[in-house]
Amino acid sequence: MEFATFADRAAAIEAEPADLEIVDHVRALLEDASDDDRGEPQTLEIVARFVQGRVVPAWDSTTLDIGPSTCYEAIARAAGTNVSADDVENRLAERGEIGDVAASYDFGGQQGLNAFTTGGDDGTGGLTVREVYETLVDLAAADGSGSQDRKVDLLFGLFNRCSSDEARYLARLVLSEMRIGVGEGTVRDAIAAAFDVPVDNVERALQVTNDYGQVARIAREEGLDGLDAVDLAVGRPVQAMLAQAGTVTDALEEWDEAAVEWKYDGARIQLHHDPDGIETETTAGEAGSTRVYSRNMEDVTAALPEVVEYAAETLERPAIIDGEVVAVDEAGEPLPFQEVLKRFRRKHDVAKAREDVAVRPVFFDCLHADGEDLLEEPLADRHDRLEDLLAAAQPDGPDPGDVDGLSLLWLTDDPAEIEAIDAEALESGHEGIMLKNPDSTYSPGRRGKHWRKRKPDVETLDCVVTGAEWGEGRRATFLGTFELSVRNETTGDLETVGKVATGITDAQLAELTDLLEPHVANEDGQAVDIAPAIVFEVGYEEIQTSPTYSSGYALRFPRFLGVRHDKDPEDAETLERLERLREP
Ligand SMILES: Nc1ncnc2c1ncn2[C@@H]1O[C@H](COP(=O)(O)OP(=O)(O)OP(=O)(O)O)[C@@H](O)[C@H]1O
Repeated sequence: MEFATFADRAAAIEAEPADLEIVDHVRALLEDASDDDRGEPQTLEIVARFVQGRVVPAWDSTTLDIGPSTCYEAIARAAGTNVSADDVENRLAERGEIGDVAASYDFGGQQGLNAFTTGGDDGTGGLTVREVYETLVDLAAADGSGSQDRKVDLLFGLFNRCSSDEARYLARLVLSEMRIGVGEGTVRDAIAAAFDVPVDNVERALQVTNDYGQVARIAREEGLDGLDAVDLAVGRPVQAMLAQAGTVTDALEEWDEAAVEWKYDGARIQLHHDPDGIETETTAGEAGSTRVYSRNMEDVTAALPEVVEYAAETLERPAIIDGEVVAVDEAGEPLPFQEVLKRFRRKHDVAKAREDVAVRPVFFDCLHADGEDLLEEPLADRHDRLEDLLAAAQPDGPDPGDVDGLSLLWLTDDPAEIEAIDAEALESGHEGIMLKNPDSTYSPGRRGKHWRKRKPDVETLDCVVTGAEWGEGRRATFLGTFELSVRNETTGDLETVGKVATGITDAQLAELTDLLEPHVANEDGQAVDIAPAIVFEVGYEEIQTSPTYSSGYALRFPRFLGVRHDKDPEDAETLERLERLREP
């Protein structure tokens, strides 16, 4: 297929406002590409990607590494001796869009010459889609000293043969700014229409491969059976399943029980490992036995040697596992998220960075184990498979709940137990909890309702502390489980609304005990009354009516956020506000 034909279609798509018509244009483009591809192999794959502004599949971390200035330089050179890269940049400032700028130059001088030698019948430079693709792949591979010059040369060679419309879409493709209104769903629907296969099956194959080109070819050549037979491949990343915000109440209402895990405060990773070595088609070089990908399928292996070492020591079978990499201090305790960012994606001085901040992986899901894809298996079973994989090589065999690198998972329908898990997560320095549907499948790239991160508190309340309990065991000398009250403005009384025990670290318990002990008014066994003096800021999930507390309301899942040293009991929340907040 001539690149001019592609550019014509791209222009028509860009001018089309209606989504359905756009799908139809893309369908026609794929059909044309499919015909042309007999003469020029790969045309279908290339066009399925180009139309979305992609040169390589989404799973491939290869980048063209062409900065805007390289592109301006190449355009300037093709535009003639009296045009400089600065002129191109100035024109961009006026017109605001690189495609428009590229289309505004006349590359005719050299084009005439090319038309003579390599050109097509229509007087253009005769560029084909495949030539553009191959040149861009060469350009991506240019490395080391002189590589920027080589990139400019190669790009100049392409612009030099472009008509105005071709230049418009070449410039946009090269700078990842295609923006003609073709989203992933458009290409999915167009593949289904062009090759007469169901959209859902195309969708599944796309989730598994992250390669529109490959899926278009399979749909054309093997139809539905071919699409359904597409498997995950170790070394080809998958989009990560994502979470929605949610509450414990919702989770327990919708599912019989919830799988509860700590929410580790790090960066998402997907680990691919094959002890016999990974085979991948990526142009980015040797894959070795282990690859690590970010949430966006970027290859971050080189930045995280601890994860590679973990895989080598732990995994005896091929696997794709999903987890989080967390920064840890010398004692192995988690450090804040900002610390992991110092390591993630780092390309230089990794060994030095590792000395400053160490990282440790924790895995919570398993997509593939030993030749078997597990996307369709229930979450609880996937977690069991993960445990088998990770425990196999650990010295003393599987010790439930204590496998190095395995997330802890509790199955429960008991809100109090979930509260306790949340408290422990926070106390251990983690972000909170994740609630997952134990029966759910793994949906790559989806922010579905089967994974919920506990919703951050929308509103907080400033409540007076009116009571507490002495702790037990190692906490016997600390006050804990604080009773919270609000003001009834009509009567002037304080009315209880709940008790908070969650969200408080041991260090904070000691501080709170020092702060509250002078105000203890009365002791009755473990329970103490506290004279109104101290105000806590608390988060909560919901306000319910309740006979348990004197206000007539109860806070669901209250959590301690801090002491409002700046507030007196007279400034605390009123019963009236509580009633207002309760209304939907
Ligand atoms: N046990 C766990 N299960 C799933 N995800 C976890 C877990 N622990 C930590 N995480 C992290 O929490 C994220 C889930 O939230 P979400 O899918 O909304 O991602 P996000 O947009 O990066 O949000 P956030 O900034 O809250 O991490 C995951 O992407 C992962 O990085």
